[in-house]
Amino acid sequence: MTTQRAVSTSPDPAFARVTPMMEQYLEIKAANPGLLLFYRMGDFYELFFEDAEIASRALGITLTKRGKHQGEDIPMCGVPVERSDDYLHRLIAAGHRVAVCEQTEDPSAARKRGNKSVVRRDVVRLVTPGTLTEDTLLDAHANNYLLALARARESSGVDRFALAWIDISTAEFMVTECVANELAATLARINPNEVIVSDTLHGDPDLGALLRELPSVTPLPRDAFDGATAERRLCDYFAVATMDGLSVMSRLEATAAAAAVTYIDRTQIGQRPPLSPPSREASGSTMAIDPATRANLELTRTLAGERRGSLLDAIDRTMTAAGSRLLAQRLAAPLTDTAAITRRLDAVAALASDSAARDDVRAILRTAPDMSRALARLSLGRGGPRDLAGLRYGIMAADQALARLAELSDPPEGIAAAMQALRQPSRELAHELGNALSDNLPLMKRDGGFVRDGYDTALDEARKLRDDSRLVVAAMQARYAEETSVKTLKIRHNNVLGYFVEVTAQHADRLMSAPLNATFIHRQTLAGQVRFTTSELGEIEARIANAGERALGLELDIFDRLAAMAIRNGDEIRNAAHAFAQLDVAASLAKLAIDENYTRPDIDASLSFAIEGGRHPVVEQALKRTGQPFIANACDLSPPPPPVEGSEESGQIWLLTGPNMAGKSTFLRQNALIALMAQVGSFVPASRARIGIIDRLFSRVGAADDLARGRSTFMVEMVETAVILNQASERALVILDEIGRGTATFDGLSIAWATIEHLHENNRCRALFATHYHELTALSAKLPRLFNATVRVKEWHGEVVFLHEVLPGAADRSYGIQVARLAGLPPSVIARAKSVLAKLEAQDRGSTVRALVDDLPLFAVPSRDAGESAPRGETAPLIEALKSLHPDEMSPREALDALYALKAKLPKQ
Ligand SMILES: Nc1ncnc2c1ncn2[C@@H]1O[C@H](COP(=O)(O)OP(=O)(O)OP(=O)(O)O)[C@@H](O)[C@H]1O
Repeated sequence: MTTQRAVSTSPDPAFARVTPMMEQYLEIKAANPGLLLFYRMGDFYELFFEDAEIASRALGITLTKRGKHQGEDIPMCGVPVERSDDYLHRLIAAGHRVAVCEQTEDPSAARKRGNKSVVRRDVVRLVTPGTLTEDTLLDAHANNYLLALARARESSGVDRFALAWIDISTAEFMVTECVANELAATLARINPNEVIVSDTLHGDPDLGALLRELPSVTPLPRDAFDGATAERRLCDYFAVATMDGLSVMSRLEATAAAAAVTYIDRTQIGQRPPLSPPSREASGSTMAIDPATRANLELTRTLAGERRGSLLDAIDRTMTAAGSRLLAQRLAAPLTDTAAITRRLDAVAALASDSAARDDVRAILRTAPDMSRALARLSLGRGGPRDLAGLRYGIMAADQALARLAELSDPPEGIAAAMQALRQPSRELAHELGNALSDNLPLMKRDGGFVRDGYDTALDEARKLRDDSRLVVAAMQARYAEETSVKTLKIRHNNVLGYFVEVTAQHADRLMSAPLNATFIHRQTLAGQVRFTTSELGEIEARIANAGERALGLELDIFDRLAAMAIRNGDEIRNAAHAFAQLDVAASLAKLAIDENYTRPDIDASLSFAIEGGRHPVVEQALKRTGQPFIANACDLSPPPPPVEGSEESGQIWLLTGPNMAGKSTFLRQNALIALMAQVGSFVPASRARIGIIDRLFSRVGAADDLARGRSTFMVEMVETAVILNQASERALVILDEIGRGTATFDGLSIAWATIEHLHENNRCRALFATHYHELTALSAKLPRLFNATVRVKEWHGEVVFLHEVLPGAADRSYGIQVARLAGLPPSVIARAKSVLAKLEAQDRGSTVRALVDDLPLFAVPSRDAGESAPRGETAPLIEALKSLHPDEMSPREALDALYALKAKLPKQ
């Protein structure tokens, strides 16, 4: 059986023979290409044909058959509706998208239309990785972003990209623009769960490699990315006449934003989750960090993919899921604006210096539920009673937090703004929810019982009737037991029989013979029991069912009214939820600063980088757990004072040599992490830190093979180094660990050599460079801003002792053989290695190096622009004219005119 045949909608004669239900299935399936169809049948969602095969493999559930289609068995598998969230979660995690198709009428209504009629069904929702809202499907500690990517080809041939990203579970909506070489870093920062692109972009070979790296990419037909209708679609979503009052966006950003809301419309089938208006992130407002650097520095995951051991894990002391999400967001996007960083640091400082306030605020935060996600579920009709209660407890927590924060004598701006937001949500809403909701709440509203007794008279009456009838059943059981003299007679209930009388088999005869058989009507005989009904029981049953249904109906009405009240107050609730998250992050970073003895960094617009007593935040904590100290080290990459004669003021490069295992990598990473934490607005693991804003962080640290992309270790290393050398500006911080080690010694040494020269002369950025090529230390003689540093070790009785101290100077040897011995290499191999080393050292490699340094082509280092030739005089007007064109803003007619004008400018041959 092939899918093609299964889902074909072509007028196949065999279709005439398919059952009406199959016909309906095939039609719905064909309307939802690329999605697995969850087709509701009673208490199950069934999957058929290839969907069933995929799902049974992915979920490990049994594949069965159901009837035949065109002469072949139809494969089928099903998941119970009650547990469908779990199955959905696993399918989404495995990269599938699912269309959920429900019965939209009661089976009895279908029967009325005729025996062969099929129950009406419709797809009510598409479940995709980027559009989840259920708690069970979401990671509480991470945002779940859907991202739309749009591209514009500039007349200069340079591609510009717009990104719009939305978390519908929290209503966040952001847009930004970037150029092609910033795209990978921007995507890595946002870390979307699903990316949507136009068909054209999806098939574009230039983007192929990048898109393959992303967890889930969904191509959409062109219309979703149509720039001409973008504004209208956004206005329609936000129900406004123009977007001008809501948000300022470029045309390209609006295109991406419109694609995102169009996709949400399509997946939520008419349910529109409320979204904040798109907020524009100015390009350059965050520190650019490319995917390789993020991975190398293990910011949110270790290289092995674990959260444990990452920087986020080491610094996250938040009390709430929303706080933890915000911290992860901030860590992914350190700021470049000194004023904004200072605002964050002020809030941390206030809570760091007042331990009582910090502890109290954290205790209050512990009780604050995830209001934004609860609100999103309510808005989409997927909320339950506990979501309503969550809003109530959230507002109550806001009151407590406000009372506590009011005691701060002079709250900094960040905390004052959070307090302002906490005042916003309606207290009346909280009061109403408190009155309405019971103390013990069911998960689902359809279970009923969540409205407090005494809240609604009509509901109380319906419940009384239902409960009284239950008492009547209890009394009836006692009466029947007496009348039949069967003491063990019970009245029970199940979904098939409803209420029934049950006696053990030995008493059954009595009920089945006169006179009792006039009252007791036999219904069922089981192995040990026999079941009966009575007309009296039938009447009571109808009464109970009616009263129960009425009570539930009333409760659901109350639920809808309360949910509507909450949704009307949505913006205020979301603002308060965000304020909680901000307070949580500030209090968490304050606690971290105190617990781990961090200091407030000085951030300014200079090119300084002066760290005293710096430590690695993750390694330090790991060592602490085993009772070992971390050795603090200073690092100063600030421009050398006074500026070297004739050179502009630029940062320094430290060349770090030292034995294996001495702590070079740790030192390199700790300085990158200190800079990053400082710009996130956190205190840092150092005794002093002064950092001039870093606009871009690069690190190339121990790359691994990337065989999936067909690149060897050395190739990966060179690609990453190329990116750095081509893109690092004076404001960048570059960390390079053992460049060139993956190839022959002299090739590697030469590449490392030329790389340092290029960094020093062309990039002129602050940099740390660790190497085992001790020959490179000679470069400091000619490169004035290159500084040699080494990690100290001691030799003691032939053993090497690692002191982990970074000092000025150069290492004389690598102690590689000693480390190899520690690692357990056989003694014979160690002895042989020693003798080979002695011979090699006898041939003085140093002489070659000295010759090279004397011949240092300092001023011959090719400049970055050397390869580009200026436009020839006669074509210059043509290029100028091309540059001034803006195809996005032209009508077809104008474009054609422009083309003629260009042709006319072409020099005559
Ligand atoms: N400052 C320090 N204080 C205490 N222990 C440290 C310090 N720096 C590093 N270490 C310990 O030394 C180990 C080795 O450090 P690291 O990997 O940085 O060495 P390396 O010089 O880069 O080694 P190699 O050249 O072999 O890659 C770390 O795992 C850590 O446990």
